Amino acid sequence: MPVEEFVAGWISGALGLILGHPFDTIKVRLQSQNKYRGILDCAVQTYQHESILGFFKGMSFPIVSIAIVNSVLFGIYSNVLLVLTSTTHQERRSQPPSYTNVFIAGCTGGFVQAYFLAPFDLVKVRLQNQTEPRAQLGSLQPRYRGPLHCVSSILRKEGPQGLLRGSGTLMLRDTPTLGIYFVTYEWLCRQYTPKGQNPSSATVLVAGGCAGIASWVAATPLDVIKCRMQMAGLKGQVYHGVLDCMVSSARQEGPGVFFRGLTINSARAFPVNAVTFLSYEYLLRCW
Ligand SMILES: CN(C)C(=N)NCCC[C@H](N)C(=O)O
Repeated sequence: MPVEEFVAGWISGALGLILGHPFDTIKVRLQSQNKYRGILDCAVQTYQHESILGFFKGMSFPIVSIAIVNSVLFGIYSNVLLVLTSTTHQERRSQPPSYTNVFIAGCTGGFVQAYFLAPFDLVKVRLQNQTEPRAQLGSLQPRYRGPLHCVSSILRKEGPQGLLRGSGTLMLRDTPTLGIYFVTYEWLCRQYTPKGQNPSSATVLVAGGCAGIASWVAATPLDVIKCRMQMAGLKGQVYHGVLDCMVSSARQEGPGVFFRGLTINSARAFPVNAVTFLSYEYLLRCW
């Protein structure tokens, strides 16, 4: 089993993550709290109350987890393609796999990564939703003092299964949308690259960015539900399952609720995934 894809997936994911985290914080807050009038209002309030550090809340854990999550995604994707088509990453330029195989490999990668991602994503979302400024003497203390405190208090109050809250929705979100992600990337690369050649850096940047946007547009409705399931019982409402969350969110806030965070998700997705794919391709070519 080639390991280069796992390592390249990790490094490229970390670069994308740092670039996209401030956008991600705004998105999570817009999706799970009703106190903001829009992206700008959320950004301004975050900056005024929490300084620039507010945008980077909950980032330390994802930096660690991206090593696991992105390397699982890219590693599984590439190795499933190897099984399906008997070609390595380099050989796939001259013998491109069918889009059906790309889709199956992407869905498999998305399905497996969801289970690795679930606990890290839960901690990230809980920390990002804390809007209290950094602890000062006499000020309101946030519920969680940091990622490890968040894990230990979830374990204490909700038991080990508490760490998997929202994982079913995460799996439903990531399985098809990562198929869409890799198919879009492959399709755009092939449109702008002569047969048998490697795509240029500009092509990889644009194809990666567009793949990110396409996958996040498809993922946003379940992303909203996932965030709410992860926050259920804390600030938000309690739900009796995914369906109840969908129905009561739509009843109370209208169908537009499923597109909350779509603009910021797309704005974040382009640079994050352009950088992720560029560094991934570059690292694999170097090795
Ligand atoms: C749920 N969806 C749509 C995805 N995971 N899409 C793939 C993008 C992965 C990248 N690390 C990012 O966060 O944009």
